[in-house]
Order: sequence, then structure tokens, then C-alpha cells
Amino acid sequence: MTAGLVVETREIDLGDDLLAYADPAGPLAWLRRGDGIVAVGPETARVVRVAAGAEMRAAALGRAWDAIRSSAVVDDPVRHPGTGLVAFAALVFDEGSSADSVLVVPRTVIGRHNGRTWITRIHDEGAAPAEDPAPTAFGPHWAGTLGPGAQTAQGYQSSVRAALAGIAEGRYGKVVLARDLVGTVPAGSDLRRLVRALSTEYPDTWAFAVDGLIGASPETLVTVQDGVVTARVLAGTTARGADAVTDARAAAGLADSPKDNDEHAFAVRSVVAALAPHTRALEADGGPFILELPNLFHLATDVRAELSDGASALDLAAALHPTAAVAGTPTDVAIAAIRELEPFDRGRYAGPVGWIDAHGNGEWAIALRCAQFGIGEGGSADPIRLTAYAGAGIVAGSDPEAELLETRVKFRPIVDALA
Ligand SMILES: C=C(O[C@H]1C=CC=C(C(=O)O)[C@@H]1O)C(=O)O
Repeated sequence: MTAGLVVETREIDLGDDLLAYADPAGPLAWLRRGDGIVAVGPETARVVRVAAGAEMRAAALGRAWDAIRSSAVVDDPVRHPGTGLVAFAALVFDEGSSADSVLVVPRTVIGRHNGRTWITRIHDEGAAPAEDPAPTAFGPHWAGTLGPGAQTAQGYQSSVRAALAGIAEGRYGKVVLARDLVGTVPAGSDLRRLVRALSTEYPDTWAFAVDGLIGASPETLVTVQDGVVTARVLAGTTARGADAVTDARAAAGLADSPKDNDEHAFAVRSVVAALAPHTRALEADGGPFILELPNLFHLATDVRAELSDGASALDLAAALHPTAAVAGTPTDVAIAAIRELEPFDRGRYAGPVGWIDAHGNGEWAIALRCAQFGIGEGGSADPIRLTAYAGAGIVAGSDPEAELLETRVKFRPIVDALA
């Protein structure tokens, strides 16, 4: 049996940029409008990887996390969600994926919330705590390449047509189909630059970097903060207009679109049904509102509830996944259709990504607008490979070409940041 962890959190003064402390080659970060948590450097205290197997991977990670937290000795006078013992995690979309689900406990974490900043040092019993952290200058600017992946533009439209046939036959009501782009970034690229670009350009999203999965998701899968549960459901999308008139027309068109409202309603129902057994006083906004991002508009619904059964943020993320915003309805049939119609493994795209603390608090997003970087694959002189993903919900009335264009707009955050 391994020794337990010793954890100590203290308030400290930090500069503005938490990312400056992260590992340039493999940043571990969760940020929104400058607040969040970041691992200092590459050192970890625990890493748990779960490959495909008999057990649900979220359950295996949950058990591993329980063992880590129950044997830890924590000294945390700051007592804020995200202080004390904390882990970052990213889970695969499909249990059958060849990618691992992963949970990482860093050796040193820094965090900021509402003007308070802290440091958490985590080490094995008997080992020395980490030194004081020092920021490192960002490496040179770099640009990546990105091209077609396993699913071509033509192939994508064929898959959408096949999904429409499945809907017409009554096999499912909605299925979310994605496509992939593959590329490289130069060896030695400072990947913190990508995280910084995404969090600056898309401030209303969760910018995340966990085990090479880097992105900026607008969709909150679930947050738990001292017994309060929230989620933000997104489904139904349109590109922004080129000027004020077309922009307003695009937003109004989305709000009035029966197809997008149907697509959205599937997603809200799936979130409410998954949260209900774990919560009370569950409230979903009356109708969707328009969430404005720099590249597109989404139909959005905020959900809020009180935790009733002590479930952790990881438990709730597992209960919610996969929502109809990334799989479809009914879930199992939609997953089967995705396996049939997408010629690639989603890995952690569209899976839960976030963090959890020892009290079960956490913030989790759906891993969207992201790419998986092959950190540590190949030699240090080899370019780093990446796969980016974007998808769209298909319901009766969807148009294959419009859905293809929608995925193009959803790729924009990653494509622009790599340019
Ligand atoms: C599947 C994606 O987006 C989902 C989230 C928001 C809106 C969506 C839509 O309108 O289709 C998708 O359900 C993606 O960005 O890859």
C-alpha cells in the first residue's frame, strides 16, 4: 500500500498570469476570466489512467480518487472550492475508446478566485514539499498545421444523410455527429500559448488543458460548490453575422428555429433527468436564452439545484455523461449510430473534463472546441501530433451542408489559435 499524501494550502501573492507557472510542454490548467487552477511545472503526486475494461471508467476513477483523498492529511485554512487536495481529470466519450480516462493530482497547484490567490503543495508522507514556484517566460510563437482527418467533408455530409434516414425510420430522435481534423505543431512548442490564446479570445468559456487535451468549452456539464449544483445546457447553434444587421437576424433566426429548439429540448431533458435523482429544488430556466460567443450563437439553458445525496462533482459528471448535446436521444441508440457513422475514435472529445476537490466540489465542462495533443509520443525532436474535433446535433429537418458549415465555425477557436 502506498503512503498517503500530505497537503498544505496557503494564501500567497501571485502575479496576474497563473499560466506562467504551468509546464510549457504539458500544461495542466482550468481557467475562466483569469480565475481557476493551474498545476505548477510537470511534477505530479498521483496519476491514474483507466483503459477500456469491464468496469465503467468514471467508477474506477471515482474509486481511485476516494482512496487518494481518504488517505490524505490536509491542512487547508483557506477552505474554498478548489483549495486543499485537488485533481484534474478528463474522461473518454465512449467506454470503448482506445484512449485512457485520466486523473492527475499535481505536486503543486496555484489558484485564484475573486481576487484571492493560493498555493497547494502535495507530497508523499515523509517526502519534502515542493519549492516555491517561479513563473517561466513564454517560449517563442509557433504555428501548427491542420488538415482533413478520417472524416472528410463529403464523408460528413453522407453520415448526416444516413442519420436523417435513421431519424425518419424512427430509430432515434437526435444524434450528434462530429468530424476530425489532424495536424502537427512544432517540436518543443510552448502549449501554454494555445491555452492563453483560447482563454483570452473566448473569455466566457472554460479554457482547459489536461493530459494534452486542450480547448475552450462554453458548455458547463456540472459544477458543485458547497452543495449547490449548476449546469449550462447548450444545443442549437448558428454562426454570427458579418455586421450588426445580419448578426441580429442570425440570433433571431436561432431563437425562432423549431429545428434548433427541438435539438435544445432533447439536451435539457437529458440533463434534468440525470440530475433529478441527486438533487432537490431543481430549476431549469423557462426557455433557452441566446449565448453569444465570438464565433457563434448557441441556445442555452441554465440549470440549478441543491445536492440531496452527497454525490461528488465527478459522480454527477458521470451520471450526466453523455448528454443529448453530444450523443443524442435515446442515448444508447445514438451511441451505436455514432460508432457506425463516425470513422474515428472520439477519445476524450465530448467527454467530461474538469477538476474535483476532496469535499466533492468541482467544475466540469464537456470537452468541446478542443484538440488532443500527443504529448510524450515520439521523440523530443518530432513534431507534436494533434487531432481536433467538432460536431453538430442532427434532428429531423437538419441540412447536411448547414451542419458541415456549423462544424467549421466550431473548429474556429482551435484553427485560429493554431494559425
Ligand atoms: C458537439 C458540439 O457542440 C454541441 C454543443 C453545443 C451546440 C451543439 C449544436 O448546436 O449542435 C452541439 O450539441 C461541438 O462543439 O463539437
